[in-house]
Amino acid sequence: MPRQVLPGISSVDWQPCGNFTDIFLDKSKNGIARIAINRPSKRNAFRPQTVLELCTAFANVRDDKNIGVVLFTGVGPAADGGYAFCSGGDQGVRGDGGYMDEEGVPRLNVLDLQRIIRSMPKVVIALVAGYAIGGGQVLHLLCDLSLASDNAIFGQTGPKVGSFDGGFGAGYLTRVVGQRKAREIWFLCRRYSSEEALRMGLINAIVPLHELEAEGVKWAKEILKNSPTAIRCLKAAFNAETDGLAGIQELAGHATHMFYRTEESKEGRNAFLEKRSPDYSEFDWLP
Ligand SMILES: CC(C)(COP(=O)(O)OP(=O)(O)OC[C@H]1O[C@@H](n2cnc3c(N)ncnc32)[C@H](O)[C@@H]1OP(=O)(O)O)[C@@H](O)C(=O)NCCC(=O)NCCSC(=O)c1cc(O)c2ccccc2c1O
Repeated sequence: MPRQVLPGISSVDWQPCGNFTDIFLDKSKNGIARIAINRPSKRNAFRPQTVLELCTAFANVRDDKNIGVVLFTGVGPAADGGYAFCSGGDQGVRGDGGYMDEEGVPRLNVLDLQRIIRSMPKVVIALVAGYAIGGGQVLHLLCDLSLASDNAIFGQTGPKVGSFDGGFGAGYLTRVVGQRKAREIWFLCRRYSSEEALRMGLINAIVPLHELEAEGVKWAKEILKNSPTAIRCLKAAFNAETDGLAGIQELAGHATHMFYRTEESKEGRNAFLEKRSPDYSEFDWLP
């Protein structure tokens, strides 16, 4: 029996991977991975260990050529019946300079995680059941697509709890919902229903809670029918629009990756290794 992450029947034969304490990583044979924060009693708040494990799991999936789509979610319900995608940084381990790890080192390593999700050349779909609050709301925002259950609640608490995310959390949010709404979200720290989130473009669709994972799998299967190279270049192109040189670096990296596979590029490498001048005469200067 595959382990249960969200309520509802899963059509996927998930295989557990890795040895984690704070998260689950499961993979299917048909190109889909599932990564879930497993701290439901804390509304899936992340501590440094959680983020370290999430970075490891996302890097594992990024490097697995059989996986094209990742479903990112939070285990629920908790013992008290509550649901959360993620409630942000664990305030219980927040020290003076960040969130304290087991060695007492203060960290904000969720910023590393944000960049991995954003730059990995695979599609990441957030499945939001319950709260996506604070740093959890930012994580859902950075996923390529977001599906929310009808009980989902979104919001920021930073200015209430003495924090703020002035990187993607403010800048990219503004690109998605616009200046007025982004300022409202951060300045007032209100909570928003899934209907409101859909209206402001924060999510792609609302799904009944018990169908959330199945809908995520359906979207993943549709994506997996399409060209992996086209999708990786499109993701980098969408990022390049907002991420400046770092975004262009991603897109250019994919171009170089594709160029390496051509005879033209191989001629340059071979000529060097054979200690001769390269002969590019058979390659056209196309318009
Ligand atoms: C998420 C809630 C709205 C849920 O409310 P609800 O009433 O359903 O549940 P409880 O409040 O009773 O919570 C149940 C249980 O979980 C514990 N808990 C919930 N959230 C957290 C949390 N974030 N940290 C630690 N513990 C949490 C809660 O204490 C209860 O435990 P008991 O033992 O008492 O039963 C509501 O819980 C809520 O508002 N939570 C806090 C949300 C929050 O403020 N998050 C932090 C925002 S700041 C942040 O996330 C952040 C992180 C970063 O790493 C950054 C990095 C760089 C820049 C900025 C960053 C940043 O802003």
